[in-house]
Amino acid sequence: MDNKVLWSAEQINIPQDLGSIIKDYTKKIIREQPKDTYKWSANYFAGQCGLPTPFPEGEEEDLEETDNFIPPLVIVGPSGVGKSTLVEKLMKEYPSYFGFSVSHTTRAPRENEVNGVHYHFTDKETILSKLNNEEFLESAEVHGNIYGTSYDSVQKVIRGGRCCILDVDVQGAQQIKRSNLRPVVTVFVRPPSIQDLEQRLRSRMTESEDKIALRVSNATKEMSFMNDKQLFDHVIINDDFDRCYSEFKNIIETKILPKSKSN
Ligand SMILES: Nc1ncnc2c1ncn2[C@@H]1O[C@H](COP(=O)(O)OP(=O)(O)OP(=O)(O)O)[C@@H](O)[C@H]1O
Repeated sequence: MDNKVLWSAEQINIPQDLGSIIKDYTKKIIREQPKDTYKWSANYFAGQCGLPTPFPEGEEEDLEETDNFIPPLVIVGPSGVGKSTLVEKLMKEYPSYFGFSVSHTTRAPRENEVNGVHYHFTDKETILSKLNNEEFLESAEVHGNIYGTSYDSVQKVIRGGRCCILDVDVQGAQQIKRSNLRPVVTVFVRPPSIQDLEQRLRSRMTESEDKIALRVSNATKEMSFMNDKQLFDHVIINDDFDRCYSEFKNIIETKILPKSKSN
């Protein structure tokens, strides 16, 4: 532990009204949602005991607080709704503004997949130890394999001066929202109706009827979260593609690009 903290801990006299301090601490930590809970708490309790702040603000360079921080874009929506089509068009229009993080996975590489490019191919033990060390922003188990996005891989994209696009499911978005990475911009893309989505999946001709049925049933579950205002900053309807793209682009230009390369 940091010497400064040990030094502070030795000098704390337990105040009389501990209950009200704990109440105040709980209220403030929920309201402020500090990025580093440990440092924030140490500062809070030192302040309560009249001790010097062990971690004064602005002492360290913090990626999220520098001018270089470009909010990642978290895009969510049922399979077949048109997320990839929207992102592809955006990346064509702004070729050097966006990037994807490289995920970790325990699944075996397929032919032509390159380690560190398509995925970081990792064994189960390593990935579990990284999960335990809270190195992942989000993770999921799919068909017996673990997949995860590390903070490090997202920060590499941010440090490269790009907006990191995270195409994830509802659970992934929930984990990202609970993580220390912020701000992020979350967009839910919804179909005009479940029937439209089914039609779109069928005309994409990439899925069997069984898979289409599964995707449609998952879509209903995913859409039950779309009005959660804590989770999604924006909900857009992919009805007419050009109209939807222009709404999507407007969100990106106003919420993401002004903080990065457009100014
Ligand atoms: N507004 C639209 N109207 C009609 N078809 C559309 C529209 N937007 C996208 N599509 C088509 O719908 C199909 C699914 O789109 P896309 O592959 O981008 O979905 P996705 O959300 O990325 O799916 P997945 O999550 O499975 O990768 C594609 O064939 C695409 O051309």
